[in-house]
Amino acid sequence: MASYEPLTQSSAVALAKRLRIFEEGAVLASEEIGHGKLNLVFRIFDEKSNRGIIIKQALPYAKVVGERWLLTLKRATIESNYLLRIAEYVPTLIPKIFYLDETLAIKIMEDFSHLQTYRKGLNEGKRYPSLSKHIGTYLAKTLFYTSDFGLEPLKKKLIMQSFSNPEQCKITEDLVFTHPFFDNETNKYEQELQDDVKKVWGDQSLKLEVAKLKRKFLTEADALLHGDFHTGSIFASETETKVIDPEFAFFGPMGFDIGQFIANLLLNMISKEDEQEHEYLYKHIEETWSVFSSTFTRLWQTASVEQYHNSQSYLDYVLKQTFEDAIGFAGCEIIRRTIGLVHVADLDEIQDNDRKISVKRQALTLGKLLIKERTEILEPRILRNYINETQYI
Ligand SMILES: Nc1ncnc2c1ncn2[C@@H]1O[C@H](COP(=O)(O)OP(=O)(O)O)[C@@H](O)[C@H]1O
Ligand SMILES: CSC[C@H]1O[C@H](OP(=O)(O)O)[C@H](O)[C@@H]1O
Repeated sequence: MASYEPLTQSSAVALAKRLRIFEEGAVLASEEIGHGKLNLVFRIFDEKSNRGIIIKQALPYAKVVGERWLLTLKRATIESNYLLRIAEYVPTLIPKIFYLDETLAIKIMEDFSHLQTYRKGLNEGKRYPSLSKHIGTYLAKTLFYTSDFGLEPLKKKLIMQSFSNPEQCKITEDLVFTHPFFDNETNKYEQELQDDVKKVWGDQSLKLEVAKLKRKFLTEADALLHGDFHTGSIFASETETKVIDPEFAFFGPMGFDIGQFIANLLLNMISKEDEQEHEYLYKHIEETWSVFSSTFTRLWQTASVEQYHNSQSYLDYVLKQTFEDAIGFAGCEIIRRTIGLVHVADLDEIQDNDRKISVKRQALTLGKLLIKERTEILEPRILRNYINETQYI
């Protein structure tokens, strides 16, 4: 058995040839397209037809920090297990997996390079008419079918064993729920934000609420989560939606994926000045939640294995709690993307520095409000008031 070593462009091509993925005699080319923080990603393609595959290999350290930050290679297997498991529920919304080598932490999967990440497209002002329907459906099906409502408890607990992902969870526990709320060396922010950041660190009532949300993340094994459900983990066009990169998958609180998605739409929204763009993004949030809750409700009524499924009040309680948690998690994600280790292009690439600082201040205020007032934000419509309230002139 080969021991781990990182692929190069030529060894990636050699692997594709050895596995006979392309036709005999095809002339293959390769490019490294990852530029990611944690993995190598190669596109290997037939020069004549331009048909390709993606080879993704986990690196044993975080490129974004350097070789001193070690990462588990097991995440390649977790990513593959997640995609294989949810292929039962949302086959058209994820890449097909063709091959996994656990020792080399390599996966080979379907190539989506005809699409663009949703984050990039939104930043370029593109529109995605099918996206909220696809994402609402994705979230409802993956969360329902892997929860105790969709799976017999014995089966669920067996499945949970293959999704123990403590090392990746620790990254989220630190980078989303802890470091941004303390004076930690991983935090990154502009000098102009120093006073605002100190206010975050000194806000004890905020920190109490973040601690409660972190506890949910640490302890609630509701359903199988993607675990890193931001707009850079979604490829899209006007008609297609594909979710990638579930290397943080684990059984966690149902509101977490929903919250990360909402947070990244809100980050995009506040980066834009045009009211129509805001309106468009509100609609996305509203429709995603509406598709999520109606699909979840339909599954609850038709496919539940839980004895209590006849109780409408119980369903109402589950949906209400999920939305409340999602809003709290969204607040944490917004704050960490503003002052934590890993930022988003939506804010960092605002050209005018004064505007960038002002938008980042708005992000911090918005994040704090979402966390502290999540019990009051009962539906997406109410989010509008909060955006207006936090707008800086
Ligand atoms: N299936 C795919 N098809 C096309 N490009 C992909 C695919 N998977 C990954 N990529 C490219 O590689 C980048 C990084 O991949 P990703 O899975 O997000 O890893 P990381 O966690 O290292 O960022 C993506 O943003 C995308 O540009
Ligand atoms: C050490 S980087 C951690 C950071 O990376 C992941 O982002 P991406 O999906 O862009 O690879 C994730 O959000 C983690 O918090």
